[in-house]
Amino acid sequence: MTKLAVLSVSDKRGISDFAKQLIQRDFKIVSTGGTFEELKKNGVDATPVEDITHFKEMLDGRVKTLHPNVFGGILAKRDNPKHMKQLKENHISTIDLVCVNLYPFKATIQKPNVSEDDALENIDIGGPSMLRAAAKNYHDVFVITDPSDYKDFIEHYDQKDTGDTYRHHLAAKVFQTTAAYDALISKYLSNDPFPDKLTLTYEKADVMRYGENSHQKAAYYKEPIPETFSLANAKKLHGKKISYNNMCDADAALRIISEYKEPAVVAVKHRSPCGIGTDDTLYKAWRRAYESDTMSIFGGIVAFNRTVDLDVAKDLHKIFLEIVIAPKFSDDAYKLLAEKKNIRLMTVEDFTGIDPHHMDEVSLLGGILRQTPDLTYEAPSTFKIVTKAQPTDEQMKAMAFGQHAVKNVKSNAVVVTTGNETLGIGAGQPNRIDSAKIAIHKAINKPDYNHAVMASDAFFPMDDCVKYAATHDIKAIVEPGGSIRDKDSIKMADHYGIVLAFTGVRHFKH
Ligand SMILES: NC(=O)c1ncn([C@@H]2O[C@H](COP(=O)(O)O)[C@@H](O)[C@H]2O)c1NC=O
Repeated sequence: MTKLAVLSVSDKRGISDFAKQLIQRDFKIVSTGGTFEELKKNGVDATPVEDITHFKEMLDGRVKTLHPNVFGGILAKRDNPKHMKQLKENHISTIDLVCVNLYPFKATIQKPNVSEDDALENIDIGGPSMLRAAAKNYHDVFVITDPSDYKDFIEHYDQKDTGDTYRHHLAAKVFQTTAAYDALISKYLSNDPFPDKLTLTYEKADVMRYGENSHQKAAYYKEPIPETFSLANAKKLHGKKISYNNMCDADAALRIISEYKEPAVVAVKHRSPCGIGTDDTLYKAWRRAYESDTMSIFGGIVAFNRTVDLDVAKDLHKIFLEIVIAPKFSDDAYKLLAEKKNIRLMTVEDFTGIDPHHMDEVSLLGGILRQTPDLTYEAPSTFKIVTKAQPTDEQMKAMAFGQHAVKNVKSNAVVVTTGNETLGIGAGQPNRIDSAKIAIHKAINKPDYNHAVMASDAFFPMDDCVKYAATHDIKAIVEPGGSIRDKDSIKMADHYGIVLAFTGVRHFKH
């Protein structure tokens, strides 16, 4: 028995071949204007949709398939006598297959200087309606929206493997497609970061070998139009597949490195830095980041904000690193590092920094939290010196570097730094004094310790951190202030004659 297939596609690749295959399987083809022309050009026998609607396409194609003769034919339940009787009374034929892909809204809004009129014109109305109708009635209607499914459909059809499981799969794909399409439109039209209905959409970019641990499963999803400065736009030049944990650490490394204007290097483990260095050359910055913690960097992710040259590469070659990310690698540096099979080399060419419109999200049971990112750090000119002792220029520079570094360390975070390197990082302890002890313990035997200052991401709830630092030769401390016991910390600092500076801004990082 002849069946009816409606073909209406913007992406016309493969449509003529698919139509020919359908005709060989006793489908009669009905199609809209442009699709009809494409089929005719390729010698495919088709009927214009007007022959069904008895209505000419109008409003520049805004209305072509939106007609009861189309929607009745798609939506009627074949096992419902009332539905079938109504079709008969209205001379409507059943439609057995709908093949639609939508106006290219995404490609349109990616065009430079696209006008809103052009974007609105590329919002498909009839296409999603037909897709949704066919997917709703998937027991009776095949629905295909992805050109890569044409071949698969024919195979299923020929093998008579078109039962509910397959039809259900096609229908689910439709609602993913239309929901993602609408989510993109909604994002384009709204600039509210906290809308009443948050409709996020992502596209599967990679299936990870496993998740955070080998018994977990994971996949990586990208935004449909990813932020310029992001892992989504990174290129992997060399190395094996990237893991879930690599992605997390590489993202953390990118975020941190993006904040430095001068040549800078950051080494990351478990989303927290284990070394940050800056200097007037990348090699010197690298040495500072590396010397910060020569043990923890093992198996780490290292990000650079300048081209990695041969000098840096020679050092990197000597240690085991999971990933090196940079805007570029010089040819000789790349050649040397690519000798190592286990290292991944990635570039993010457009080092524009984090998009100010970026939003951070975390998954909770039953919801997500969304917030604006923490993109600020405080200029030293805004520090309030609250002790009798006043900082030297060198201490001011070190406190500026320290309070910048500490904001990117997992809370409770305390760091010991000079003006361009971390000497000790105390991360993620549930109490601040333990973080301070770790940071000082790691720093105390380093040659530059006598120039070091301590920085904390949040205020000291009591004077113990100041006392511990002062009795371990720290001469200046920077912290947000704001505790009801600030005066105890100030008194302790004055007692030991050291500097205490308040920034006024907390930088927790969970
Ligand atoms: N308005 C309608 O009735 C309508 N029906 C189908 N379309 C879309 O028109 C496109 C195909 O048009 P054509 O065959 O004329 O190139 C498809 O992307 C399809 O989703 C429509 N266009 C937009 O809404």
